[in-house]
Amino acid sequence: MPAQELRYDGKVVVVTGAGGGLGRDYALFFASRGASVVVNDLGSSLVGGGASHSAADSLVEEIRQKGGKAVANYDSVENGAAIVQTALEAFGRIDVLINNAGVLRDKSFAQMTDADWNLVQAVHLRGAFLVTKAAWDTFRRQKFGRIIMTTSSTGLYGNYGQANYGSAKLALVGLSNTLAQEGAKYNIHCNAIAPIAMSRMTESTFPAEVAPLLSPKCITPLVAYLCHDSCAETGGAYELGGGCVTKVRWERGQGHVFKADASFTPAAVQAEWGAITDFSHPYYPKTITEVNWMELLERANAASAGPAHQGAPLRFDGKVVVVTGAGAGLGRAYALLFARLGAKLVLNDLGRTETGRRTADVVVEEVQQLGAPAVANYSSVDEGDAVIEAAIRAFGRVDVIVNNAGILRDRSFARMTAKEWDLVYQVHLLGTYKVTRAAWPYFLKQKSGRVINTCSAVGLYGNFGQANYSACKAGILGLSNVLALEGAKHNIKIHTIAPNAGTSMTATIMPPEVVEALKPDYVAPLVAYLSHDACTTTGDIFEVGSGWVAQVRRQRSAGKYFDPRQPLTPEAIRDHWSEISSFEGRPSAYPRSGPEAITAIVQEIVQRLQTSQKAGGKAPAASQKLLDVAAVRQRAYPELTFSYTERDVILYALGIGASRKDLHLVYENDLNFSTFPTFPVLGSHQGDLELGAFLPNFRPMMLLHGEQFLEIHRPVPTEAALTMKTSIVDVLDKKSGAVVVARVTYFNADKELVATTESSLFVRGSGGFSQHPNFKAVAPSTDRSPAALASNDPPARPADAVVSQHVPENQAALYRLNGDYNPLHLDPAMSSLGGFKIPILHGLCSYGHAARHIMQTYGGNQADFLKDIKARFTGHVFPGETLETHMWLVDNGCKVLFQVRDVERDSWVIKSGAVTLTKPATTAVGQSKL
Ligand SMILES: CCCCCCC[C@@H](O)CC(=O)SCCNC(=O)CCNC(=O)[C@H](O)C(C)(C)COP(=O)(O)OP(=O)(O)OC[C@H]1O[C@@H](n2cnc3c(N)ncnc32)[C@H](O)[C@@H]1OP(=O)(O)O
Repeated sequence: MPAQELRYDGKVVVVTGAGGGLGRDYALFFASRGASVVVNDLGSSLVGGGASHSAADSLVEEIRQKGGKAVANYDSVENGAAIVQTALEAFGRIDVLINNAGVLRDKSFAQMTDADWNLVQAVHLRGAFLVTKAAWDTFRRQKFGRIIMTTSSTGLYGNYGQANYGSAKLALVGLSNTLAQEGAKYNIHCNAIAPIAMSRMTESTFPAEVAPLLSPKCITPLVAYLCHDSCAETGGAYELGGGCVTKVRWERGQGHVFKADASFTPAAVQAEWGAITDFSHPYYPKTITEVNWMELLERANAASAGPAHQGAPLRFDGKVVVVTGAGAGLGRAYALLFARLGAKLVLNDLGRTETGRRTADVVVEEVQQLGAPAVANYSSVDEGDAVIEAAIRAFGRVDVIVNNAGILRDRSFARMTAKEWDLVYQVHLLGTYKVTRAAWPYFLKQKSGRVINTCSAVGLYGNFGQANYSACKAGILGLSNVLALEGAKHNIKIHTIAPNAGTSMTATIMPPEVVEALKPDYVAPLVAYLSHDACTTTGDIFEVGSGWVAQVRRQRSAGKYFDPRQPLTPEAIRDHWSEISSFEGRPSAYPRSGPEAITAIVQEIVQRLQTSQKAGGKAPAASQKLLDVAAVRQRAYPELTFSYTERDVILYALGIGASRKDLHLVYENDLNFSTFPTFPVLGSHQGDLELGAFLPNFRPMMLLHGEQFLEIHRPVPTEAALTMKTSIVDVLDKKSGAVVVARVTYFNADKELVATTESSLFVRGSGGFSQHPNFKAVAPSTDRSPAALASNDPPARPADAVVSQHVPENQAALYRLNGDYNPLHLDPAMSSLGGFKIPILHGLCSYGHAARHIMQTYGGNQADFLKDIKARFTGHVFPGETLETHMWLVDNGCKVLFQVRDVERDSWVIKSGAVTLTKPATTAVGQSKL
């Protein structure tokens, strides 16, 4: 045993969701270092259905066989007490709790159902609360406890389609912050990790060459170190994966202090926007106590209103604003300000005054006295539909929502009841979700919407006695992060504020003079500005109060990059701790979304690997999957029918750059209307080659079209139902990738051969399979068309003819409608995972462009002029670039050799191109532009 090895002898570790992925690795690791482990796994599928005990049982068996101690538990985390009970019964104690269990119900917010929301919240957030709560007393009694909360980049920064998950995941960070503060004096530490790992949840997302490096084994060492007695870290949040370990924290600008009087208006906020969002003198708050509100108020009283503040008021005429919790405090201040600025108001509150009047009615009256139309709504915010319905009934629309309703049920975590937890969740987090979800379809329809969500400094930094509130407030921010991304393209903007104001809610915890000083009126101008069309940003968070407004953002340290090809250990984490947790000396990152956050780390990992390989390092290990090439060549694929109509023929022509001037390709009534000869290549999108079934490390985003050969045996009809026969001719190991060659033959109704295609698919990251010790070497297939194999080097002379054509930005979006819906060509998140800065053009789209250039130069646009065509894709093309086809007529006019250049990046994107003509062409010389 190395002298300094971190051990866990005598410790009892509970891992929830330990049946696979990360949880499994944690369990195996802790058991291997002496701990007794409770392997909790419900056995449900990723989306939460079904149950089988086998995952937990077989892991327990594996641990025992290796000499470790483990027991299984099959309870849902929603039954947290039973999980902890298993530890106490089996081993008499619990020392470490790793909250890892999770489910996904990814949906766009527009499609998200309450069931999707509730399930994800119940498992991730309420589940973690319940298990932690059950362990807390034991931790306190024994004055030792280590807790890990599993957050995610989606929680920290947001991600499309994950409003439920992002919100629950950030709520766990809020909870972690409070538990770290409450646990400090009992030696209970709580930290949050955002892992980037290959797991059931993520395996479809990462590029193949990186995938083997994103092993849980790169996550476990940090978790192990954070859970060790010797580690003092608590209240931290880490992003890590593939050997990279970084820390995140809040960064706040100095902000701006406004004059605390009527000159503090939304227009004044607009005028000082630069100062509010300036981070040049940042501060790094850790607790809520680090702002001196009274001093700020003194500064606000002493400040002067600049001339820029006198600008025209920002009005809300015709806009319908919904304010929840509008019966008093902040909500009332917002209502009065919006009323003065011309809005129509829906004022929601379920409270009553001491005399029994509805508080919403009282404020509605006040607002009406200011001349603004207003209606009251008394629904609880967890009936969000009713709140929004009130707006639609009264005014026919909704433009702005200010989610402000809130309650407190403060209690130390030791004494907090599930009821107190649930109540705070219901009003703050569920209420914010329900009201926003109900308004979302209206926002989408009218292509505009503004949401102001209310977080709190407690949600950002945690606070003693507010585990429920800090979690839910952080969860609201997590929801905002996702909605800001999803709403952006629909002109729906979401901001979050962390206000400090003296209200009836805070009156219980603040001295009266402070409550008086922190007027809600000093928060309202920010809210109104963020709700106005003049505010063009989205997804930001601001601390506000006492006339002071400052933006807050999440900062990620440069972190430490360990070599992911070497085993990472907790000892290495310990030994590099200062580097991991330090923000000094190296540039930090400020990701604005989860995909951006992950991509930056993955790209850095890839870059470092490439650099180390150039310097003679070892390449990442190839997959150990054994590939039987002979068997793959024998694979039987079903016969398919490739049916198409004239409409498909026209769409294809438009997809490869034909215009209205090419009537013979785009107009079915043209006398010469014909199918462009390369059209049959589309048939290959009909079937599924099931590459994942036999290729090692197959990841769809890493597949690139390598080569395309097509032979035309008889004219291609303008509409037909062709029978397609598919086979795999060869699989070649190119080390950096595998090349799969697929052949498709097309037959007409008379069983005559119409066309043959041979497509080479270059699958990056799947190479190296021939190194497998049991690989059976096979000679390259002899069953290839010679024209498909020819290397087609052009003569040394300059090209005989050159045609260039600009490819419009929308070309890939149009081309995909021909049947290749690969997201690599449209979805920025996917293409970035494939390693491209923006989505790339389909190889077959460039191919079609080149074929058109050749046809029009040498073929006189006669459909029967092309016998066969072959091309190799040597570089990617971004839509919006210019393709330049260089052509050489050879073989006495019977063949055109060609290459295609990407003009903007001056690179050859197609090489080895050749077209065999059915009859000799005469030399055409010159340059033309389409
Ligand atoms: C059934 C049909 C279904 C069709 C589905 C199609 C799905 C589509 O949605 C996908 C697309 O359209 S992707 C867009 C078009 N394609 C591209 O952009 C790829 C561009 N090419 C590249 O990036 C590199 O050349 C690259 C990455 C391909 C190779 O680069 P490197 O790894 O640097 O390779 P290199 O070192 O140059 O060569 C290594 C060995 O590989 C062979 N090779 C190179 N390029 C090839 C290519 N394009 N096709 C086939 N083989 C290729 C080399 O000859 C070399 O082999 P050997 O070692 O035997 O000499």
